[in-house]
Amino acid sequence: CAKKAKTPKDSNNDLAACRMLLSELEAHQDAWPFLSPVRHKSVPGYRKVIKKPMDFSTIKEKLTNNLYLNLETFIIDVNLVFDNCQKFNEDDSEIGRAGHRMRRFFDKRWTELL
Ligand SMILES: Cn1cc(C(=O)NCCN2CCCC2)ccc1=O
Repeated sequence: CAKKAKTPKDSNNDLAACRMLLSELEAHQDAWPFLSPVRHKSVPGYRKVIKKPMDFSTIKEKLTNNLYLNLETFIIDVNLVFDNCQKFNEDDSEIGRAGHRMRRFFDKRWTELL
């Protein structure tokens, strides 16, 4: 089908949707490992293994500084948080399980937006 033209209004709606989604992620009980950047000084190996660190506070900063063009670029960064988590943590670990639960929650919420 023909692509719907993106109007400035659409991108404003995208921005509001990103802010809504992010605040829901931050409020989730399993968000605690992802709220701020991983302190690589206290997490051995993190800086070597994870090439592109990302966390919810960094995403919030980028949102505030208008660095997300649209919902898609925002979703890419959110998925980076969860992909990093899966790469560094065992599935059967506190943080690993929190990551899977948060990803499931996020996937459900943004698809409800479509
Ligand atoms: C996403 N992720 C997070 C950590 C971590 O240790 N986060 C700090 C958690 N603390 C709990 C109370 C204050 C902060 C380690 C590896 C990892 O992949």
